[in-house]
Amino acid sequence: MLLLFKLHLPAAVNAWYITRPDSCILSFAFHLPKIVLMSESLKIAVHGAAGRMGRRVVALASADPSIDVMGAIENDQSALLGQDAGDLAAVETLGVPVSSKWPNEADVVIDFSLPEAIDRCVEKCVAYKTALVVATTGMTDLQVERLQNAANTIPVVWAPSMSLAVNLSMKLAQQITEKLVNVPGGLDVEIIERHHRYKADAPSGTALKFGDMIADKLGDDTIHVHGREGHTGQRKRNEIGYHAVRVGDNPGEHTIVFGMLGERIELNVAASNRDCYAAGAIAAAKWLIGRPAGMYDMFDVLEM
Ligand SMILES: NC(=O)C1=CN([C@@H]2O[C@H](COP(=O)(O)OP(=O)(O)OC[C@H]3O[C@@H](n4cnc5c(N)ncnc54)[C@H](O)[C@@H]3O)[C@@H](O)[C@H]2O)C=CC1
Ligand SMILES: O=C(O)C1=N[C@H](C(=O)O)C[C@H](O)C1
Repeated sequence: MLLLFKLHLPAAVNAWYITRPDSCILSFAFHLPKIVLMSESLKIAVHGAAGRMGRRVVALASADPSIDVMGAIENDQSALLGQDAGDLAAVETLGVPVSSKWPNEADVVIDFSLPEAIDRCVEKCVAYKTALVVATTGMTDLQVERLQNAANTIPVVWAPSMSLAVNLSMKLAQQITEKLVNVPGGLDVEIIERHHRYKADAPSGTALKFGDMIADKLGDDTIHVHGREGHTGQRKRNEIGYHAVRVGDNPGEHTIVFGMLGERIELNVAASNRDCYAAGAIAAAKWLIGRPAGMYDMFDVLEM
């Protein structure tokens, strides 16, 4: 069987160590000065378990021998209550029924739900001192404030995209902006995002985060403009434009256009399927174990 232990040391020496003892699965997470010792696998509950993302998290997590998927939380009105989470995810039957009841013994909750569901999730995690990975987008400012308050009590990873490629692209977009902000003739930044027809929020949380990170390098007077219509007049020099395309089954694509006079750069990052997000959220859940309370993001998890 698998012995997993993680040393939470400075980034340069941080590493997972894996060995194979005879008897049981032990996961040690050392965090100086606190030491957390778990005598069984990581207990994960998925919030929004019957959704498009929830099912992929259940599928990938249940294939990981260091994880025990022990909770599959859904809306109390869901027609899928009582169904097995593994069956829904098209993997093996897990013996974990989809339920609206809170699994209070979880080590980490991974949330891919909807803004109307997030408040209860945050309250329950605080009440049971459960680490939380929040992937849901489209939250109100008040909900974000509540989440930030919760991070005073529990460790939270919050990111609009759990994808490695997207987070790396955000860093690249900041570097490009830094290099071009004072280019002769000026720089125009526009963000085009494409998602599946079922997506409920626009623009995507990822597009907004790209915009915020780029605005940090453009300057405080940056204006965020959502679409254009009618007699808009000439483009203002300090705008970032956002355009949300909703087509078919696109699992997520972002194009950042850096337009200058005479040439342009287009930074494009596209998912082929949802597993990049699910895998990132599972990595975040593992990373959170043994961390002190606080608000973290995928840059922390990915050490970028
Ligand atoms: N951060 C990231 O990497 C990513 C974030 N997302 C975000 O994750 C969210 C979910 O996306 P999808 O899975 O595509 O949506 P979805 O609509 O397929 O799934 C949402 C699920 O939440 C459930 N839900 C509703 N109310 C609930 C409640 N009170 N308690 C528990 N569950 C409840 C729904 O029944 C549904 O099954 C969206 O906000 C999306 O933007 C999606 C992909 C990647
Ligand atoms: O709803 C989706 O599908 C996605 N939503 C996230 C967002 O709003 O940024 C992340 C990803 O692009 C997929």
